[in-house]
Amino acid sequence: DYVNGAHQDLRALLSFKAYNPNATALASWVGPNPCSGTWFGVRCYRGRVAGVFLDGASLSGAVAPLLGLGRIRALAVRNNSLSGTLPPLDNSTASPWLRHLLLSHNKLSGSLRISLGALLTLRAEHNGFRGGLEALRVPMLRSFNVSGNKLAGEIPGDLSRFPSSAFSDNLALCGQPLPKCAHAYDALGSDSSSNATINTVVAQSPNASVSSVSSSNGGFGKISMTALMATSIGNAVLITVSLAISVAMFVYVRRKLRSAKDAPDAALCFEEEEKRDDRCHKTSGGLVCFDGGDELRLESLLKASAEVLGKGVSGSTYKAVLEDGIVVAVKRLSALQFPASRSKAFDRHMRVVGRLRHRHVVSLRAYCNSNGERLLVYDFLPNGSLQSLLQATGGGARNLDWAARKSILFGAAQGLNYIHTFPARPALVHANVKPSNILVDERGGACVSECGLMRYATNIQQAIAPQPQAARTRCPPELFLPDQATSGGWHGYAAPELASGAAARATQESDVYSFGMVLLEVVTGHKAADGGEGSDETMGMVRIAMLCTAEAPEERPTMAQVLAMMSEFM
Ligand SMILES: Nc1ncnc2c1ncn2[C@@H]1O[C@H](COP(=O)(O)OP(=O)(O)OP(=O)(O)O)[C@@H](O)[C@H]1O
Repeated sequence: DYVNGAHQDLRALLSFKAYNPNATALASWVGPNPCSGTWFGVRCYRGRVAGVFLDGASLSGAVAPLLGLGRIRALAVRNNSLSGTLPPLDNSTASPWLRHLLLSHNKLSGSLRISLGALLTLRAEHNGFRGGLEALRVPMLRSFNVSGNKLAGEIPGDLSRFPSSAFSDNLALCGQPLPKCAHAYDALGSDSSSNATINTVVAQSPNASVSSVSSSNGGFGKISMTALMATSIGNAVLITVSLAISVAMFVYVRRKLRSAKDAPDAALCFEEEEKRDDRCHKTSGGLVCFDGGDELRLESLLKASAEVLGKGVSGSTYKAVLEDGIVVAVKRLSALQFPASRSKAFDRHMRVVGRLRHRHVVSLRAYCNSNGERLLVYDFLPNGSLQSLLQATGGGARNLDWAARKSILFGAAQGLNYIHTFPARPALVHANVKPSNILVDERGGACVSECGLMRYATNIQQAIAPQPQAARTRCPPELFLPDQATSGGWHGYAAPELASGAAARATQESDVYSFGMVLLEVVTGHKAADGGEGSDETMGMVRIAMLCTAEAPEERPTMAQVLAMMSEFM
C-alpha cells in the first residue's frame, strides 16, 4: 500500500483536497494514511481506497484526481459544484474495479468517454455534458441516467434498454427509447447506397408525416366481381386476424409493463463486488431502495449518529450521518398517523414516490416498512426549508431578496407541477404543501419534499388543526432521540374544503390552494421598496396567488397554468 513510504492513494486524495482547502467535509483528510478510518467519506478495502462518498459536501473543482485512485470501486460525489471535464475512462486510465460512478447534480462538462467493462452504475444527470453517447462502452450497466445535460445524437443500441427518463431534458438525443432520429443524408444524387454519408442525426418530430398509400385503379374494370369479392373477404379476414393479434400483443405488453413496474427494481440495487444479493429488497426488516439509494443499508442507518431536525404531524425528521460519511434525512413516521392497516397502499405509494426524480423534488432514496416502523430516507438538504429561511430573516420574508424568493417559488411550482403530471394512477397529489416542506438546496433552489404522505395518514384533520404532541413510540434507540417540540402544522395552508371536512382527501386542486397560500406569504412579506419593476411583479404574483386560493376547487388553475403565469416574471 506504500510506495517510497507514502500511501499510494494519498496523492490523488490530496490533489482533490487542494481544490477545496477549506471544505468542512475534507477537514479530516489529514495524516499519512487515508485508510486510518478517520478520513471522512473514504472507505478502504485491503489497505487501498475502494470508495469515496462525498454527496452534498459543498465541493468544487475537478473530479479527475479521484478517478485516478487505482483501486476505487465506488465514487459518489452527487450534489456538489464539481466542474471541468471528465477524463476519458478506460482500463488504462481508471480503476478496472470501478463499479459505481455517481456524478449527478454537478457542473461537469465535456464529453462522456467511458469504456469500462465492469461499470454497473453511471449517474451523470444534471450536469453540462455535451456531445453524443457513442463513446460509452459500458455493457454491464444496470443503473444509468444522463438526463438534464446538453447531449445530442442517436442513443446507441445497448443503452436503449434504459427508460426514456434516463435521457430526458437534453439538447437533442434521439432514438429508442426517445422518438426516432431523422437522418439527413448527403444529397449527392438519388443514390442511397452505403456510400451515403450521414451528416446529422436529429430528433424527429412525433408528428412526422405519414406516407399515404394510394391505390392504382388501372385495370380495375378487368377484375371480375367474384375476384373482387374474394379479395375483399380475404382482406377483411386479414384485418380481423391482425387486429386480434395486435390487441393480444397490447394486452400482453401492458401486463408485462405493469408487472415490471410493480416489481422491485433490482437493477437499481447497489452491488458490492460481484455478489448478487437482495439486501435492498428484503421484505422484512430491510430497506426498499430506489435509484441513488443503492448503497444504503438498514444496519448502518440504525448505527448512524443522528440529529433531530424537527417534528411534524406526520413524524420526526433526523439528519443521519452514516459510517461512510453519507448524510441523509430520515423521516420516522408517526405510528398514530400511519397505522399498519394501510400498509399495502402505503407500499404502493412509496414505490411510485421513489421514482420521482426532478431537480425541484427531494429524492426519496429508500424506505423501510416493517413491524409497524416506517422510515423514509431522503437526500439531506443542508440549507433548511423555506420556513426556516423566512424565520431566520426575521419579520417574515422582509430581508430575503426578491430574486431569491421568486426563484424559490418558481422552483417549488416546477416541483409541484412535475408531481402533478407524473404518469401515475391515480395521479399524484402532494397533500401537504407548506413552507417546511419546501427545502432549499445548496444552490438556493427549491425542492419539494414529502410527496403524498399525508394522503396515507389516518386523520388529515390532525394535520390541519394545530398539532397535538405526538406519542412516543418504539424506535431503534441508536438513531432516534427523545421527542422535541413539534414544528408548525398545515393549518393556514389547507384548502377550505379540507379544513371544513367537506372533502375527505387532498386533491391536486387543494395542492394549488396551499401553494397559493405559500405564494401569498412569501410575496406579501417582501418590502416593496425596490421600485417599479419589483412592485409590479409583486402585484402579479399576488394576482396568481388569488387565483390559486379561489374558494371553489374547480375555479383554481392547474399547476401547469400557475407555472406559465409565473414564468412571465422570471
Ligand atoms: N430532506 C431534508 N433535508 C433537510 N431538512 C429536512 C429534510 N426533510 C425535512 N427537513 C426539515 O426537518 C424539519 C422537520 O420536518 P418534518 O417533515 O418532520 O416536519 P414538518 O414538515 O414540520 O411537518 P409534517 O410532518 O407535516 O411534514 C423541518 O424543518 C424540515 O424542513
